[in-house]
Amino acid sequence: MLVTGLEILKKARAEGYGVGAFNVNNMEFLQAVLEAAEEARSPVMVALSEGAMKYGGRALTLLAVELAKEARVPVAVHLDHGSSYESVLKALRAGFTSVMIDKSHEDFATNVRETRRVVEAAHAVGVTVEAELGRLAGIEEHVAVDEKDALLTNPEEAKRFMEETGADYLAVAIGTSHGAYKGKGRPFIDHPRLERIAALVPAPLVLHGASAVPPELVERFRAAGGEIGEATGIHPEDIKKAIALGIAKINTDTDLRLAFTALIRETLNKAPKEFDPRKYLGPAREAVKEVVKSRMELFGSVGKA
Ligand SMILES: O=C(COP(=O)(O)O)N(O)CCCCO
Ligand code: NA
Ligand SMILES: [Zn+2]
Repeated sequence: MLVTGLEILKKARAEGYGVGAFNVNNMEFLQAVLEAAEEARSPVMVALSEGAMKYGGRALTLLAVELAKEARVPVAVHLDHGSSYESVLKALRAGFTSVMIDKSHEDFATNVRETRRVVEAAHAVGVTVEAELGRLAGIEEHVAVDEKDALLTNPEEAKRFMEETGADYLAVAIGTSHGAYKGKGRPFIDHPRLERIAALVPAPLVLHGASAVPPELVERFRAAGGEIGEATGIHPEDIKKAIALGIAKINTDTDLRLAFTALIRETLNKAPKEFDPRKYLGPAREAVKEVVKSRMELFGSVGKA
C-alpha cells in the first residue's frame, strides 16, 4: 500500500531497524525493489532523483505510484535530492508521498527558509518531508575537528533546524559520501556525533551515501569488462551501528547500479549474438533484487511490513 515516508520511518526509528530508500531509473529497477520488498515482507521507499524523473518521465512516476498502491507491503514514493520548490511541486503533483528538499549547500537561514516553504506545501497535501543539514563528504578520521565541524552535521544546529522547519526526517552528514569512492579503506563514520544528533532530534534520521560497494561486486563488474578504480563503501557494521543510534532511512543507489551493469556486461559477453533485451535486462533485474534483499537483511527491515 502507498503510505507516507514518515509512516514508515517513525516505526523504524521507534523499533530500531532501518528502511532502504532504493533509487530507481527504469521499470526493471522498480520491479526489483518492489518484488524484493514483498518477498521479504519489508517496508520500502522507492526513490526517484530529479534525473530519474527526467529520464523516466510519467512512464516511471505513474508506474511507481500505481505499483506502490498495489503492493502488499507499505511503500513510500520519494523524491530524492529535490533541488527546488518547483521540483518538489512536480513530485507532489505526480502523487509522491515523500519529498526531499536539499538546501544543505546554502547557509543555515536559507536552508531553513526554503525547507519550511516545502514543508508547508507538502504537509498541506499530506506528504512528508526530508531535509538535509551538513555536507556529505568522506573525511579521514585524523581530519582536524574544526574541518569536521564545518562539514558534518552540528547536533545543536540540527535540533534548531528541525524545530524551525517542521521537517519530518533529517539527512545527516557523519562521513558518508555519494558514489563508489567513499574514502580509503574503511570510511570514517562519526558515530559519537550521530549519537549526539539523535539525542537532540527525535525525528527519524537519514543516511545518504550508504552503499557498501562490496569487493565481490566491484570484482564482478571489472571481470565483465567494467572499469572502476579503488572503490570503497560503508562497512556493514557501521551501518548497523548507525541504525542502532537512530538512522531509519538508508539510501542505496551505487550498489544497485553496479549489480545491474555487471550483469548486462556478463550476459552480452557470453551471448554476442543475443539481441532480445529481455535476455540481458531480466538477469540484471534479478541481480538488483538480490542486492535489495541483502540490504533489507542488513537493515533489519525483513518481516517488519
Ligand atoms: O545517497 C544516495 C546514494 O548513495 P550511494 O551512492 O552510496 O548509493 N542517494 O541520494 C542517491 C543519489 C542519486 C543522485 O544521482
Ligand atoms: Na533522499
Ligand atoms: Zn543522497
